[in-house]
Amino acid sequence: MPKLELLPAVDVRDGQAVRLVHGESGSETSYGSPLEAALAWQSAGAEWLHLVDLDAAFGTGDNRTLIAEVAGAMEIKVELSGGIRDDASLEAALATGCRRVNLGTAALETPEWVAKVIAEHGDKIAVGLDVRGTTLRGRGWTRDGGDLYETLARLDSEGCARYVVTDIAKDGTLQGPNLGLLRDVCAATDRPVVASGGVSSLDDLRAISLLVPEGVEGAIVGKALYAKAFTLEEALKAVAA
Ligand SMILES: O=C(O)c1ccccc1NCC(=O)[C@H](O)[C@H](O)COP(=O)(O)O
Repeated sequence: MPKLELLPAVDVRDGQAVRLVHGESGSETSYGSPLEAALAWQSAGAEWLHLVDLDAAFGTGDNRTLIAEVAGAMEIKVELSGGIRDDASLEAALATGCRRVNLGTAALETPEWVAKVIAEHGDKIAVGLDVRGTTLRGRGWTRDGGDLYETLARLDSEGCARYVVTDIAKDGTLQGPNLGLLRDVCAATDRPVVASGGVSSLDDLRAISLLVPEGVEGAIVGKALYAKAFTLEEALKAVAA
């Protein structure tokens, strides 16, 4: 059985690595330099980095230069998220050398453009399905954007390669992942799913690992690493077992 991939997160707001609660603007705790955080996860053995431009996601500016600097300094694979909604922002994101980008709002608001870029870029495009219940949220998770399963069916039919699934109610709370949601999404698609939000312990990671046969490919870990609930080395060991 393939092992669960781990993607430590570096979310950037106003030039700083931060953690949010429920993805809400204004709930930030700052953790200093995004580059230092990313290099620390790389040195600890990460194979992936989940890098988010929160200002671009919220529409409060962007950290494009810094994001490009961080992505450029990585020898590991980078998944880039936040505010990628048109040709210019997609081009800038791909130019960082990232392995893939994560589209959110665009999948809800400009589906034709998303279908076009999926056709052009294949598995360099993932779609973030960020939900409250089964309602998708866009614009930095501030606006409703339709039904999860209808959107998933549409994206599947357009050839979307992979989904990053976040239960917003769990995100940044250290309350554990929504395993039921992950199971339901895996049952509704044959594409790989990356789990995001709420991981609090090594047992949470072991529980997500048990969903690999159902289609979960990876897990993003943010707050738990910054809060030192466990180290990345411990996490990598837990999912390797
Ligand atoms: O990814 C986005 O585009 C985004 C937009 C608005 C608010 C938050 C956003 N992402 C947050 C993340 O991807 C978190 O890093 C991730 O869910 C980790 O959560 P946790 O382990 O609970 O800290």
